[in-house]
Amino acid sequence: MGKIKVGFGFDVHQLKENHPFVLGGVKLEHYAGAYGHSDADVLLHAICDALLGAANLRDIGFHFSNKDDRWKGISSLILLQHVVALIKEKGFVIGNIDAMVCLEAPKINPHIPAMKTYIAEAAGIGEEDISIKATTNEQMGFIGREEGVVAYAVCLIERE
Ligand SMILES: Nc1ccn([C@@H]2O[C@H](COP(=O)(O)O)[C@@H](O)[C@H]2O)c(=O)n1
Ligand SMILES: C[C@@]1(CO)OP(=O)(O)OP(=O)(O)OC[C@H]1O
Repeated sequence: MGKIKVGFGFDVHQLKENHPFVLGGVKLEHYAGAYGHSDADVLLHAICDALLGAANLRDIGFHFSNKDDRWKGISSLILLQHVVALIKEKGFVIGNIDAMVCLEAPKINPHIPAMKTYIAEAAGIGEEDISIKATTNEQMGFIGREEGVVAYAVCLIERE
């Protein structure tokens, strides 16, 4: 069993008109937002799954069922805090996180510093260990039609 573990996470949520859009803990001003059982923060969900995967702790739906009212509308920053506590219990600390958001609009570049601040606080790591990137889908497919938003994340964790 190695000291350093890699994890990968993916998430997707529908975009619905006149719905709040929370991404990386930041409330985006947009005509539509991500729809889900929690606040549907697709970026934080991908990060949670990457961390859980690295620690071999199943996935976000296993720990936070979408049938459980405790998680209804919850801020995914709180879910991330829970996940970090779980991997700490298993003796791991986070090395770094690298994430990619696939979203046609709006541009998220101006919001990335605030997202890093929120994630760093929730995960208890430095902002220099968090990378967030974005791309459109060049107007193709469900992302291009602004029907949905996707995020991918990878992370490294290591034994304390
Ligand atoms: N929702 C998004 C999508 C993209 N960006 C930034 O724009 C750059 C160009 O995107 P393309 O998909 O046209 O290559 C991209 O590299 C990001 O820096 C963004 O901020 N928000
Ligand atoms: C976070 C949870 C729980 O509120 O709900 P959603 O916001 O729907 O998110 P998803 O990424 O589909 O899966 C995990 C869920 O169980």
